Amino acid sequence: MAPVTVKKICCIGAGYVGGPTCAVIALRCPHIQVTIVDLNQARIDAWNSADFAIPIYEPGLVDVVKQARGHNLFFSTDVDRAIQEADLIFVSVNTPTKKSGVGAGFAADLNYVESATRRIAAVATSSKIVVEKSTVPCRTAESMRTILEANSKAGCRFDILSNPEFLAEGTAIQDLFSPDRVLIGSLQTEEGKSACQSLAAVYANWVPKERILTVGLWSSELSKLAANAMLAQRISSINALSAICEATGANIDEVAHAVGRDSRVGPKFLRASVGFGGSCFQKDILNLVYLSESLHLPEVAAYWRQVVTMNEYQKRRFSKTVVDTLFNTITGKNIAVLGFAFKADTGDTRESPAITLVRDFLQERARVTIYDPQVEAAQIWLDLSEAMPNVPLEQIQKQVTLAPTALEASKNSEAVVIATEWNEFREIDWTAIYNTMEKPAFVFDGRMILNADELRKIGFKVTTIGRGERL
Ligand SMILES: NC(=O)C1=CN([C@@H]2O[C@H](COP(=O)(O)OP(=O)(O)OC[C@H]3O[C@@H](n4cnc5c(N)ncnc54)[C@H](O)[C@@H]3O)[C@@H](O)[C@H]2O)C=CC1
Ligand SMILES: O=C(O)[C@H]1O[C@H](OP(=O)(O)OP(=O)(O)OC[C@H]2O[C@@H](n3ccc(=O)[nH]c3=O)[C@H](O)[C@@H]2O)[C@H](O)[C@@H](O)[C@@H]1O
Repeated sequence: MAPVTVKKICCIGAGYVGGPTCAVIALRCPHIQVTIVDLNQARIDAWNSADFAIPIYEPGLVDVVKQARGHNLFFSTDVDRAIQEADLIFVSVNTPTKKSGVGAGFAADLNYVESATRRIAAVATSSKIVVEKSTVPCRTAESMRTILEANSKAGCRFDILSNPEFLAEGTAIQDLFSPDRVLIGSLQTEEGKSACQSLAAVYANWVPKERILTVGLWSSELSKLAANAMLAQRISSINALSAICEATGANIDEVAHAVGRDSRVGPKFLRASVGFGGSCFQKDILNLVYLSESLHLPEVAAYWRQVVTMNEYQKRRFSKTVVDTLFNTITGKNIAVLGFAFKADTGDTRESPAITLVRDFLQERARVTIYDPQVEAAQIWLDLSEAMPNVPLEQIQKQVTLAPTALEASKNSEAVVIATEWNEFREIDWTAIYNTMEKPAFVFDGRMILNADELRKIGFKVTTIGRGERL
């Protein structure tokens, strides 16, 4: 069976993955028409806005959209039409952790994947290659196939591929232009392999062939969960060591450097921090824990669960350090929190450690002022309301102020807490900040981005993660 040459692509889900991924495909494949669809009208309007006020802050993304939109890249809420026209459909919808029912708190909520799949089955009038782009538990592709085959019309065949996405927010465009690998999983049948070749040919327009890996469907699905679990595991490992450093006087930077120089370990992803955030690490590990339990592998489940437990411990430990250092009470004190996004160069706050820190400070009855260069006010209020469901928003707003700059946020504060590693926090005028603060002026560097010695020369009392030194 000869591979189909892909001419029209539909991407269901115009979020952090669907948007950048398919915008880059459109840019790199001018001969393919790409339509990104979503049920969320406001999101699609933003992608289509005349001034390119796109819904995601991601360095380089606006330039890609500017070059391709209106030529071979389109954004629409007309999901049915885009499905009907496409030869290949990416399903790139959200797969959050289930909040209720069986597996609540661990398993992935596949409701969005299922409804997108059912829509494809309901409206498709010709054969399609359906690509699972969302991160999903093993064997989801099989469920998708069952739904599609049970509902398809005569003459329509569906081939299902798994093509998980490995981009990281903040570097998404770079990651998509030059991926370490593109992974495509398919059934090992003649039809499956042929569909796999069709998708591989799309990526081959800009990705070197040796970086396009083709594997079985289940290996592909599990590899995505495994990659995130192993990345998060490195952070929990270095954070666990940071606690030992603080207790012994060792320096976590020196330890990470020494360990990372072993070429078998490697230097990347060994930055101790206040804890990892983001929409996927915790979700995907919990998913792996659930899978392990479902497979009656309790030791395996416990092993991976510990990565998340350690991350919770790290966040809690940091909040406690702030309270302990500020003379065991922060009640009524002003704390400036710099950064609210889960990492630099994104406006995304999903599972951001900053949310946990602010919640902890509010529970200690501190007053908190937050500054983040990208996160919108409405998002901060939403996140804090969700983190403190029993506290009315008006009450939260009595204790929390949002500031337009780091300097404004720091005014009259007792302590500045770095929660996100935004570059601008390295470059701001720390002497000016010191001059506006109450004395003694404390800095808590939850991202290890500041030069503690320089800050001490200004007069600050500095606490960083993973160093047992005195203030
Ligand atoms: N955010 C990230 O950096 C990465 C995310 N992933 C995975 O990619 C998937 C998508 O993640 P994000 O893009 O972050 O989610 P997102 O929440 O930003 O976007 C998902 C979009 O899908 C839309 N949607 C849901 N059901 C729909 C339907 N039936 N029809 C049309 N549109 C529908 C939603 O309205 C939403 O705009 C998840 O499975 C995630 O685990 C994978 C790699 C990186
Ligand atoms: O599946 C996903 O969603 C994606 O999850 C992560 O990407 P992302 O969450 O966007 O960002 P990361 O750079 O991995 O950072 C995650 C968190 O870990 C923290 N981190 C990262 C690295 C480090 O050394 N230390 C550390 O604390 C970051 O500050 C951030 O809070 C993975 O890196 C991507 O490969 C994957 O595609």
